[in-house]
Amino acid sequence: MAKAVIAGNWKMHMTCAETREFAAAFRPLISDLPDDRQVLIAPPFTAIPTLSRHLEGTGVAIAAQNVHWDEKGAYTGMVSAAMLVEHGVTHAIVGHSEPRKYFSESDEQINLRARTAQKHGLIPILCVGESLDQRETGETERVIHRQIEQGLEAVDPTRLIVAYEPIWAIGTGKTCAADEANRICGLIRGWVGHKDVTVQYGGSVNPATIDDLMAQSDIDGVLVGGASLDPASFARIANFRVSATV
Ligand SMILES: O=C(CO)COP(=O)(O)O
Repeated sequence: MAKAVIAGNWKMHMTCAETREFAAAFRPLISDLPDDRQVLIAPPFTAIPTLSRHLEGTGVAIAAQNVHWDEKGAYTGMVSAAMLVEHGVTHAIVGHSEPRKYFSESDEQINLRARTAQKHGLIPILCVGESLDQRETGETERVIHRQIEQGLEAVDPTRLIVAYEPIWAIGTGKTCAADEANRICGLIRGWVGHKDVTVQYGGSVNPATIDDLMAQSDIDGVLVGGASLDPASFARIANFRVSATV
């Protein structure tokens, strides 16, 4: 059985000083994690060295929030895969709905990012998900299918995580109902075409919803925004309880 993957995406939060405080509080709370799960945190680029130093020995892996598709060059403000690997980063989020929206990232660019990440040994975490409008007009499945098909062209499905993040659930406090999240994660698994691919759910995951989400058959982990900024909340999520009936 592959490990569950519990990932935190800090977005544009956390200075280095705040990162040190987080790590000091978080460390003791995850000292007894069962070994059926992997914890990842994606801090801002500037906090990567601080976080990896202060969580050394805990088993928590470090992810990047994005990665450029080219090896190097005149791309002001961007960070390459080799630069991330040099800092011990093992995973890279690609295709999050925020850069899709604010920086007009296309499926083609996202695909190139995922391919470059894999070329450098990073595991891409491809985010997919529909807007409220798309859900209400019955386009959810078509939109996600397209994001998967275009985003994963020539990507190795054995070194990949896909995160289902419905846009309407991100930062809104409206976690998608666990059975519906499970249904979409199951569809994603089929579209990826590799039954062992890790499929996460993301969108307002919190300590109150985590156990129910992780009890679902097709949800292999979560991608957590807001609740990953608080050491106690994120530790409770990482320490999710597996229900006895599952
Ligand atoms: O976008 C997300 C993680 O990538 C989810 O964010 P929230 O958990 O704050 O809804």
